Amino acid sequence: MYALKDKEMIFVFTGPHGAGRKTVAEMSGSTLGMKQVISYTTRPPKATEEDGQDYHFISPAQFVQAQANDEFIEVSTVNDHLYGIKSADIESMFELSGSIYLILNRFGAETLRKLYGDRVVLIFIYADRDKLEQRMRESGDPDDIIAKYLSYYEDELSFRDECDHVFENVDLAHTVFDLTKTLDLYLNRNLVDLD
Ligand SMILES: Nc1nc2c(ncn2[C@@H]2O[C@H](COP(=O)(O)OP(=O)(O)O)[C@@H](O)[C@H]2O)c(=O)[nH]1
Ligand SMILES: Nc1ncnc2c1ncn2[C@@H]1O[C@H](COP(=O)(O)OP(=O)(O)O)[C@@H](O)[C@H]1O
Repeated sequence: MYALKDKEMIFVFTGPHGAGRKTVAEMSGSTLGMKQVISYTTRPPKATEEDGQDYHFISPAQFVQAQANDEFIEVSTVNDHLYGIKSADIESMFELSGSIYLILNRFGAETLRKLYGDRVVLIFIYADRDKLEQRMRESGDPDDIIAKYLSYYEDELSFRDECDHVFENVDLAHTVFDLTKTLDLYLNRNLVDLD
């Protein structure tokens, strides 16, 4: 396991699928110069996804081999596919930035909290069930996948009270504005007062 240095912080975005975790994390993360740690998965890429950008797409055999080599800090199964984060990637992202972020389901969020305690900031992003369903339909997810994701909705939502910050993502610009302000409080960027 990577040992955190001095002021290094890990931000974990969690919440129900389709809530906009990835969208808001990327917008606030890039504004604040944070780096994302990309997970490995055995899930096949969607048409719009790129290897190394959205996920590292690997075969089940490659995943099992990496697991046997003890490369993952955390592994989770979602819809029969494996997902995991490599400790070496956490280390290499910290070489580029003092703060990193990940987008994980509640099990990954719980594991990182256990491993790194209060150096992990849990950020819960959600929207109501109807909005999620509508967003998933608009992004072209098939009916059976939408039904599966919605079946996890209540379980993911119950994790909200264990998170440090909660954002209902209705209006994207407002969410990103509020989120960026919140993250900035953790980053000690020593800004000069420009007023
Ligand atoms: N615990 C854990 N969860 C992950 C990891 N990588 C991705 N996830 C989450 O697991 C779920 C994967 O579902 P998927 O159908 O691939 O959704 P997508 O990533 O939003 O397209 C999402 O909620 C991800 O945020 C990981 O390495 N560990
Ligand atoms: N506030 C919002 N209003 C409308 N659509 C949104 C909003 N935030 C995100 N979306 C859209 O919802 C879909 C799911 O967002 P995504 O960031 O992939 O969710 P998650 O990572 O939580 O699964 C995407 O098509 C995204 O463009």
